[in-house]
Amino acid sequence: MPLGIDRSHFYEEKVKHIEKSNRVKDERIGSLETENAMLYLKLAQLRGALQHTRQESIEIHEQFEDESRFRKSVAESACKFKQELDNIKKDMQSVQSAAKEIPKQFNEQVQHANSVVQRHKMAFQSQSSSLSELQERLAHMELTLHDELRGNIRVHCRVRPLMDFDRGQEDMSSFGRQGAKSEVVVHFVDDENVCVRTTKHNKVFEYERVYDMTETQNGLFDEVQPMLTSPIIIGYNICIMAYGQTGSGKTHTMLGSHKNEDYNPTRETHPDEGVIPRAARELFRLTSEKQKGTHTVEVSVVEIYNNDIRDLLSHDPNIKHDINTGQDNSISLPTIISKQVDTVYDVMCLVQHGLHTRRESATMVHEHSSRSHLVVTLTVVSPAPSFFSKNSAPGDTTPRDSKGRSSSLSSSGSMPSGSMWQSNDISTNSAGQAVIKTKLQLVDLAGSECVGMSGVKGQALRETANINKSLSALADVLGALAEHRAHVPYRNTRLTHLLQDSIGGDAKLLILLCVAPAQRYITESLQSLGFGAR
Ligand SMILES: Nc1ncnc2c1ncn2[C@@H]1O[C@H](COP(=O)(O)OP(=O)(O)OP(=O)(O)O)[C@@H](O)[C@H]1O
Repeated sequence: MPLGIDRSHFYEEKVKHIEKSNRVKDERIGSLETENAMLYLKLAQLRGALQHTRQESIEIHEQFEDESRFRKSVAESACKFKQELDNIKKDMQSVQSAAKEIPKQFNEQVQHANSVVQRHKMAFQSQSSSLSELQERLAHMELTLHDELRGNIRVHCRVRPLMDFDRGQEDMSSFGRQGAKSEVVVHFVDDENVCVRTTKHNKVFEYERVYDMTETQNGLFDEVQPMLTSPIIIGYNICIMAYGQTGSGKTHTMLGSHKNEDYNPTRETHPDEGVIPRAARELFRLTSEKQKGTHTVEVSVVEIYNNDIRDLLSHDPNIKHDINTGQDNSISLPTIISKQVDTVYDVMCLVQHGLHTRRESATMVHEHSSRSHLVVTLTVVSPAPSFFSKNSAPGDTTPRDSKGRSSSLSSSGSMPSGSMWQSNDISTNSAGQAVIKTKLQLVDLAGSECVGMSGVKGQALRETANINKSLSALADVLGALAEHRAHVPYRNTRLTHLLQDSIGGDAKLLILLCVAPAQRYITESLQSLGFGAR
């Protein structure tokens, strides 16, 4: 710079420039300081963040360690479980193989148990069959003893109550009074004696049992039942018959009180029912105690009218039937209908059917007087004891001895002595097995009135004559049996012939004498009581 030139301006300019530059620098310094402060702030933030991250890292690390520990324990547990699972699998395999054995072992045990049961069953069966054989033998011995003491024919007497029709034409005021025709002259004395007392008569009759006027149907059957039960179990034929004059109570005793055509069988037991339904009930009770299917019962219903046998179950009852006598003296009616029955109701329906057909005709005595003998036969078909099968081949026609006993059986020595089957019908059933047929014959006889008293003529007279003839033949047969005569005139009438094997031989007969108590029947009552006393 030339001397003398004012340098102050220059310096001023320079100062200005420097000041400006300083200001710029200051500004720069300010901005840098701001920036620095910002950076400090940022740094502080970053330090904070770092601190936080470190903290998090520590926590994560701790979590990681926890997790690792947990995983380790889980792995250990898994390992333990796996081991247990393996053990369980092994156990299961052994259980499975044992389970496979169980049905086999169970079957073996069942088979063993079955064979034990079977053995016990057979032992029980043989014991019960020997027990029932023993019981039958005992019953047989008791019966034999009883028979030896009492014989095969028993007579019971029933005196019926005075009935309204006993009054006849009398005034109501004199009904039953002393001296009147309706006066009671037949008196119950005690259980075994009955007496007829009038001005002319004073006679006592003794029977095995006497029933008074108040005796119920039930009470009467209680007395009848024992002599039915034992014989039928052990195979004796039985006959129960009601005998007495017209209107004396035969039908009441045998069936119950009702007019025949009104007889209405019911499934219920009726207190009024008579011997036929009660005996049938007893028979079914006895057969139901036997092994199922071994015993069957058949029923037939016939009447003997004017000495002809009419099948009351047939569609044509007018056909006459012949009696067949077997080589063993067994009696059968091969052409009549015999129906298998299972209940008392079945029996009574068939009896009712028969009753509708039964001939009745009115007499002066009693408007429902039966003019024929009614015979209801219940046949029990049962297996023959083993000794029959061994000694008697099916269809065996070996002749029988005079007692109706098969000679092969009686000489073999294997049949129990005094056996009860000799008079029974031994035959073979459809399966070829030997069977025994035991008969229970229940008979409602026709009225035994005198011809003169009944005031009958013509056809009715013939009926009455036939009735009286057959009843007198019955008296002859019973007389011959009671006196053990060699010849018994069974064949004199169809009634006695038909009943031959259930009243003669070893068969058991019960006569129920029915007596009307009024004086007007005294002749008939004395005749009936005399019949029973024979
Ligand atoms: N013990 C009794 N108790 C009550 N009533 C009786 C008794 N016996 C008989 N009777 C009655 O007497 C009447 C005649 O009896 P039932 O018909 O039984 O005589 P029956 O002897 O059978 O006569 P028939 O020979 O004419 O047939 C009937 O009405 C019956 O109900």
